[in-house]
Amino acid sequence: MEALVKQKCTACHKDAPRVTDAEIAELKPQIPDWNIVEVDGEARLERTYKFRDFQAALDFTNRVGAIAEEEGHHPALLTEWGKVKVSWWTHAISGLHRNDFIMAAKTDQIAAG
Ligand SMILES: C[C@H](O)[C@H](O)[C@H]1CNC2=NC(N)=NC(=O)C2=N1
Repeated sequence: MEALVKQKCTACHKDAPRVTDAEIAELKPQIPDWNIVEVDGEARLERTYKFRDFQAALDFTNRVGAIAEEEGHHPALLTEWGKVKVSWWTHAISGLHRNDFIMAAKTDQIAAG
C-alpha cells in the first residue's frame, strides 16, 4: 500500500464508508502516536503536539489549516501555549473515514518539519 502521507483525500459525503476494523488494523500502525477516542459517541483520531511557546504552536496550527484547505478536509484544532490538540473525524459520516488517517499522517509530517 502507498504510504498514507502520499495519498489524497476523497470527497466527504454522507454515504462515504466508515473504516472497518480490518482497515483500522492496517492504517493505525502508520500513525502510532494517535489515539482513537470517542467524543459524543463518535470516533475521532486525536493527538497533542508540544512546542516551545505559543508562536510555534500557532505556526503549526496554521500549517495544518493550510493542508486542510488544500485537501478539503478539516480538523478541530485547540491551540494553547506550547501545545496543539488536533482531532480528525469525518463530519459527514459522524465517524472515521480513510481520509482522517491520511490527514493524521500528513499532520505528523508537518510536525516532523
Ligand atoms: C463541501 C465540503 O467538501 C464538505 O463539507 C467537507 C468539508 N470538510 C470536511 N471535513 C471533515 N473533517 N469532515 C467532513 O465531512 C467535511 N466535509
